[in-house]
Amino acid sequence: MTRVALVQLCATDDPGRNAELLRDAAGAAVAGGARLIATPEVTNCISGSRSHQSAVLRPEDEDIVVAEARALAARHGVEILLGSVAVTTGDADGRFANRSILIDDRGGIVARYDKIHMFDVEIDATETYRESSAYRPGERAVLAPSVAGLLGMTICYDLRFPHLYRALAQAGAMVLSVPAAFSPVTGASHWEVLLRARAIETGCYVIAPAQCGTHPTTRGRVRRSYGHSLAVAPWGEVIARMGDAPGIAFAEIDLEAVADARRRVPSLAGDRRFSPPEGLS
Ligand SMILES: O=C(O)CNC(=O)[C@H](CS)NC(=O)CCC(=O)C(=O)O
Repeated sequence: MTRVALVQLCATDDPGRNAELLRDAAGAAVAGGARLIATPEVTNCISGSRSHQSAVLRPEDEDIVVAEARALAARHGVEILLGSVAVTTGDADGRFANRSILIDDRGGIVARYDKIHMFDVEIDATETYRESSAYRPGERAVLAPSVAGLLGMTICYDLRFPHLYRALAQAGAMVLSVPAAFSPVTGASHWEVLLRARAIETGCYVIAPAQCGTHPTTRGRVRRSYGHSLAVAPWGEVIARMGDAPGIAFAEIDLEAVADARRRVPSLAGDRRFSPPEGLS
């Protein structure tokens, strides 16, 4: 059994302030017995302003939240999954990477995953997002060894692309991470259902730490996030759930439950080939 802490944050657009929020949360998570601490998408900076991001974001090796997380992991002897950090890439078009980073209990970086699916959607008249204008999408799925089991790393909007999760699980993932800054509108309708579906389809644990609330920002449009961090067991039951406020939730991960769920329903190994759908022409 491994205890995981899900950190729910209301991050700001100031990386220095967010590093303090991370330090406080990590202290509470360690006091609660966590061996792996998982944080939300854009733990280092959440902003509605590309120019603000350009002013404060740094390359990964100069990011203050990455440095803080590595120091905390080494100090406390725990693994930290930074759900994501927004970092500069040096690309000519100035786009950032939305990067999930797994840090081991000595502060070393074990794995990096750049978000593949960009959130380019118009939810309604007041809420539109064009993530691909600020971020360069990744192209590789990533599995990483964690103290809780082999981890399939994903981010937020990836959640809507089930073949990614199936590929990760078929490659050996036992735990899937879905750090998020979900929209309140889509969150209310889709968040829990999609997370539970991914757990059931793959027979994996799903851990989904989220951003919440109205984010304090100095410029650009206001950002709000759905919150409701969730952890789901391989059979589909919710084992940790948060509300609208920042805080921590704990989940126990028992890899026996992965084997058990897959024994009872072996659908992960039941793929069959089929020809493409035949349409009317
Ligand atoms: O903006 C940044 O700096 C970091 N990126 C995000 O917060 C992204 C894009 S705006 N949010 C999502 O993917 C939410 C997905 C979602 O809400 C859904 O699938 O319904």
